[in-house]
Amino acid sequence: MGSYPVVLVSSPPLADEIFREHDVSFAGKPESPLADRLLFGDSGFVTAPYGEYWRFMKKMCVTELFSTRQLERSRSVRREELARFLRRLAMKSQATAAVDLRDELLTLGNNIICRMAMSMKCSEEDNEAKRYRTLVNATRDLTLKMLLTSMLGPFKKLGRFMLRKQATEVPARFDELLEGILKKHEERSGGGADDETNCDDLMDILLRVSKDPNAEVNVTRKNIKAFFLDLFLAGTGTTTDATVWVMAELINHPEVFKRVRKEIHDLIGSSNNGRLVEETDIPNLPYLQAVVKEAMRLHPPVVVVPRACRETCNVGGFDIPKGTAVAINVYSIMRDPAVWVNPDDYSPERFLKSSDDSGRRSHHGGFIPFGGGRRMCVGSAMALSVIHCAVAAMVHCYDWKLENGEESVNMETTLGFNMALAKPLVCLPKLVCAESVFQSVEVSSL
Ligand code: HEM
Repeated sequence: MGSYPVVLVSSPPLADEIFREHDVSFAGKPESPLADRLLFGDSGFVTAPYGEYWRFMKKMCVTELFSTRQLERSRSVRREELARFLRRLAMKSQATAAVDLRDELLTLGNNIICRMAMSMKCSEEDNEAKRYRTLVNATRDLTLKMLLTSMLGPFKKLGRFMLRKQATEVPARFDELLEGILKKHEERSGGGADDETNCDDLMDILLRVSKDPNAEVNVTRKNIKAFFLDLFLAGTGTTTDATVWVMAELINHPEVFKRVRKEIHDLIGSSNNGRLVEETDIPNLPYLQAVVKEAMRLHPPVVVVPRACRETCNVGGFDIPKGTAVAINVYSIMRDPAVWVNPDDYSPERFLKSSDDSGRRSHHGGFIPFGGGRRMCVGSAMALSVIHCAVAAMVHCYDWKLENGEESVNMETTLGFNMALAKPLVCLPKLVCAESVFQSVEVSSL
């Protein structure tokens, strides 16, 4: 890749071997090819080397944000945000106005993460959600450009020079935003961030750790900002893109759409006398789950998982020297004909246990949209809750037509870190359920 040697792993059994047998050896992250690591230098979590700092932050994520107990506690936040999202769609439906689905879903995802991790709401009035959205998009755009620039060999200095304005402005804007949130948290806890009683979110906890000279790990203010930025960058775009892909496939396959709606009606009642789908309903909606899995298999938001080999080891008969960068090719693995029958076909049925023609030759490996091993995505459970509930609610409450009058969605993809639709999915939602389904959900004022 550019001037960096990388071993590309496209075979399901070899990826499986890396994630299971050599998990610790491959728990490293490659040196970033971006010369001056974007934004907060090398203080981040996603790119942190496997070691004490990464283990501590992982523990924080697992216990304070994404544990089953914490996810149950924050369920009402996600339900409220989903109802708010459905209300915004209802207004569009009333006005026969078009919706850019990605924008609306990004607002939903940003609001959920802001509220869960920082007890902060993005106000619709002052366009805070839009500010986040713009910044997250600008950061992703800049990161991609810098990565491409780093591959230009002798011209990379020129490329960097051309990006210098953007590379100064975007980090400064994010820094300002996160510094403001940190200050609010400090004011709330009396300036010292050391009042246990006020400790109600992850940002409070990390601020306390950063001020504790006896803390098990040294966490700096820069680390905290980098960590929250990582959560945004790793969590919002991916979840949004995955949901957009599920909806694009459903619009292109009306018979599948109808079957998902029927499954929902059978479980929670028809559109007129039903209620809003709950996270606890998901285990009882197997076809919906299959539909989400199939869209994630065909269109994984993260197409390549970057890892680094921490010690020389042998994988599938190949010696991989210590320090080698490894790219696990999620896209190819999830379309490998050795694992999947007609791998390029859309067939949610392949994920149904009862299916005669399972559409899947092997149940070992081959489905890795969240990576694997100890560096597997920490937000996968939450992402799946949000995707399932958002899709179920959109199918239950609305009919969907494309704004341009076309019958099917153009499935061309973008080149970037995340696999996304090249053209925005702009739709006309038509309300088909009683508004009480989502209006009855109590929504706190912003
Ligand atoms: C559909 C949605 C998502 C997809 C497809 C996805 C995918 C991934 C993948 C492939 C990785 C790399 C795993 C590996 O190296 O094996 C990853 C890592 C990560 N993801 Fe996600 N992710 C999603 C949602 C989220 C959410 C909602 C969050 C948090 C709010 C999140 C936070 C992270 C973090 C912090 C890491 C780094 C973990 C580490 O290095 O230990 N992701 N994700």
